[in-house]
Amino acid sequence: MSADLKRAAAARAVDLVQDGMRLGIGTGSTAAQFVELLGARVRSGLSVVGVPTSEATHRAAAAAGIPLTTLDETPELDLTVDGADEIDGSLRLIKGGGGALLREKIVAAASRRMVVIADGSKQVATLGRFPLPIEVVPFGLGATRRAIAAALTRTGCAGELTLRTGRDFAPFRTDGAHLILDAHLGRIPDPDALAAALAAVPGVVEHGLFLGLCTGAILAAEEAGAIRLLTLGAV
Ligand SMILES: O=C(CO)[C@H](O)[C@H](O)COP(=O)(O)O
Repeated sequence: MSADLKRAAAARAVDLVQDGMRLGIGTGSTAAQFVELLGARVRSGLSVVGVPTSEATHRAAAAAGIPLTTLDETPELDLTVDGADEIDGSLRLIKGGGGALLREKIVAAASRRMVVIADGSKQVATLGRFPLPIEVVPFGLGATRRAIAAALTRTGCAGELTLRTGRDFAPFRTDGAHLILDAHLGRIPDPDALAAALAAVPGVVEHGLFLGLCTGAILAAEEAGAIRLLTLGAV
């Protein structure tokens, strides 16, 4: 059912795409459904260009026949469609479960609209149940980690910081060859304060709090055996 929910949200997002649009294309299993459905529309004659938010999405979008560009060639986008790990009632997000947060944030910030597609389980009252990804440069990891821990404490957060590893148990590397520390916080009482504190730590490249970027969301939930789509913000 989860895959059906993701596909339903993705299908509704494809309806938002108009001829000639410049798109940001997200990363993750829900965004992958969007890529598949968008590819089918392109093959039927829809004209768009897309900026992928990861190498994985680049490969999938190219395979689906979606014309691709870069933010160097196309620095302003009309619409980004991406998944999320958490979304609250104010359209604040945690992203980066797939490790693509840096490119995802750059692309979202270059877009006039960012619409999140997700299954309803991603909606939360308070951000923080999902571990917050913090992308860091490998140099100085120990010192950066201490500074992040201090920033967490100062902003009322508590929890473990773990270095993300891949399937081979080696440290996970992002598309930019950085590392990810996942902050297991449970709840984030003041996301704005935390975002500012993390951004001020040398060695932090980016963090997974997306604040003021998401303009709308399409959430798919199961209700009495049927799929119901809930929209938040402007969709
Ligand atoms: O932020 C992301 C990748 O960095 C994804 O959008 C997020 O992890 C959601 O993924 P999924 O749709 O597979 O649940």
